[in-house]
Amino acid sequence: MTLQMRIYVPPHPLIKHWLGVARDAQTPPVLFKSAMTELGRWLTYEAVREWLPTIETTVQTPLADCPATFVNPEVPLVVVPILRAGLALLEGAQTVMPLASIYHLGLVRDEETLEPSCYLNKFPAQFKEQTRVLICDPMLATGGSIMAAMAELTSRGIDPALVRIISVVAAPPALQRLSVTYPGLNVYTATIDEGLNSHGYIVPGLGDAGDRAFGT
Ligand SMILES: O=P(O)(O)OC[C@H]1O[C@H](OP(=O)(O)OP(=O)(O)O)[C@H](O)[C@@H]1O
Ligand SMILES: O=c1cc[nH]c(=O)[nH]1
Ligand SMILES: [Mg+2]
Repeated sequence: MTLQMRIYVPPHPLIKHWLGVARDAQTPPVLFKSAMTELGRWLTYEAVREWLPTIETTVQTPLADCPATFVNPEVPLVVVPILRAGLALLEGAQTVMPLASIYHLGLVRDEETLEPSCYLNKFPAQFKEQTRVLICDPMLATGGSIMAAMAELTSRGIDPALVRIISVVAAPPALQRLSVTYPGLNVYTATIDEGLNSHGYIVPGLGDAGDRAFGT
């Protein structure tokens, strides 16, 4: 059986709504940040389906014994925000997965070469077996940043099949690169846009997500 990367664009009215708010160039930074938080929340809600490990047990209701399903506290859950823009999605993701550990990764693209460089990596030398990772990065453009993040994770023992990526706007070059190297991966994005302009910005996109989220 050959694995193929799965890309989900959840047909959810709240995801469409907040994407529209984020795309609008008239949206001020404070509202843009709220839109990102909401997108982080709903994309995470969609992404954790059939991914969050559960255990079956019983509880006693006030009336009787009853079967119950809980999130398995034994399986490590990790969220990786790719700084800066990924921080804006993190707040929403944390409302869905409040107990997940957060491992920050700071990447920035060179404006000329579009190559990412890493200025902060809080990953452990090795992650525990079976660790599930949710990566938050709103923009997948050339794919340089997300490929760098995946390389850092897999070199520290993370199984790509246990990784889910949430993004807001994904472009074909990034999705192509991910799918070639990580066919077991699952990507959840609010939209797939047409392509990139000559400066590596996604078109129509939403501009520079980091600058808009932090008002810089
Ligand atoms: O697919 P790529 O071509 O690598 O582009 C995507 C990256 O660009 C943005 O980060 P940026 O470098 O602007 O840093 P910032 O989040 O601090 O603004 C964005 O948040 C992604 O991480
Ligand atoms: O369109 C883009 C591409 C990369 N990073 C952004 O923030 N926006
Ligand atoms: Mg930026």
